[in-house]
Amino acid sequence: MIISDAYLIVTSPGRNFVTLKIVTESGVYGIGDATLNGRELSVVAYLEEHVLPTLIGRDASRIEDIWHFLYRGAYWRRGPVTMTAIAAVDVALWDIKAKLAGMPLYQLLGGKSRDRVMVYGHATGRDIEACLEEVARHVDEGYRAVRVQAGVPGIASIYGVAKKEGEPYEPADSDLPAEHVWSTSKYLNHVPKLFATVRERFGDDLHVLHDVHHRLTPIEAARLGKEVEPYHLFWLEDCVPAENQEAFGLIRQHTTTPLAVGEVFNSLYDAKALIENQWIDYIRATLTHAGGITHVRRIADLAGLYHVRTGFHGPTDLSPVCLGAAIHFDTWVPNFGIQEYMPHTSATDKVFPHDYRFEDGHFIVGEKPGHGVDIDEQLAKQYPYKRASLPVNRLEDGTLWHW
Ligand SMILES: O=C(O)[C@H](O)[C@@H](O)[C@H](O)[C@H](O)CO
Ligand SMILES: [Mg+2]
Repeated sequence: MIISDAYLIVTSPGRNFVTLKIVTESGVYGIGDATLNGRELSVVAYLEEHVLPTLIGRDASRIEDIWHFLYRGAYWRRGPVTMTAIAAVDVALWDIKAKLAGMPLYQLLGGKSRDRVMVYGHATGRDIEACLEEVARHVDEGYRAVRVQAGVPGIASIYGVAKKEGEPYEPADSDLPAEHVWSTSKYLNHVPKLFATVRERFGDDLHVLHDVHHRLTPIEAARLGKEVEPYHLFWLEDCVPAENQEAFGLIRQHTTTPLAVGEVFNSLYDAKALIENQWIDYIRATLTHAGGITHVRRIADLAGLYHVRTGFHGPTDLSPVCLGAAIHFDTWVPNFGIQEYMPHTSATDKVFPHDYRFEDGHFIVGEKPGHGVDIDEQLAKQYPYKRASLPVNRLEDGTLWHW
């Protein structure tokens, strides 16, 4: 099955997406997501200049060999741009293989481990009351698990809370990075109150999650983990930046609140110590940023040995191609935990027709051969690329901090 063409489609139906299409001589094609939010065109350049020309004439069925050709062959291993580029090729090739086999992708991975995939949605509000209304809306819509992020008194703009009430949250919201002001003490004083109110109002059965978004130091994260212990979080996410994996060892000693990390990881080596030392409970590396199905499967297998479960990143800045492939992976992977779900806009859903569906707080995988997501190239042309940047945080004294 020889690759005859490979090209990128950049489209922005409300936000930017980069999609790779690989076409074989017989006309069967596969697609992969290559979106790296806020750095989209660097992956475009990497693929167009260094990867796509090397694919033409290769046998599309040799997924493993192509993966190593791109990984070892680059000499400069790992990194988000390289691993996103490799992931796009990998997912497109798995799509082709499954289409040729006439099977939905989950069958090639090993078949169903479950009938449906539990997701968590995002409840956000400018204050606790507004946020609780959103939690209630999610519960009414059937969600079993909800991530809860509320505005903090004294912090004007904060990760996870939409600028305007009722609007979906979109972080990459300005041409050049917006600068926000962050206060750790105000945040730490507020979050336990938020979860106390959530449990009081919604009882014990709802799974609740929280994303710290890398903004604490290890000892601050330990304090937060301890203080929210009575509210039994499903997980506390990205409580510190994870370049120093040992930091999680310190946090772990202090709290039984389950810890999730990994949305910015691009390799097994970013998570090796975290997993082997059982410092975390959920690994969030995605197919799109961590080398595709071929590599994330290895991460999940290692994680399984240490009781670590998957909880894939799934914001709107990953395209439906990533989400569709992730739902196949989630349906198969034995050590599945949960899948993040932020609904895409209807314009995005139209550009990317798909066969997965949301029902009763879960995703149901589609049965079409491949990963079940396509792209309408004509429609995609109507939405030209527009630069959009993620914000940065500064402490109240002006020091640049983690956003
Ligand atoms: O848990 C999440 O979904 C994430 O933290 C995202 O909201 C990121 O901020 C975003 O993917 C950055 O591009
Ligand atoms: Mg996150």
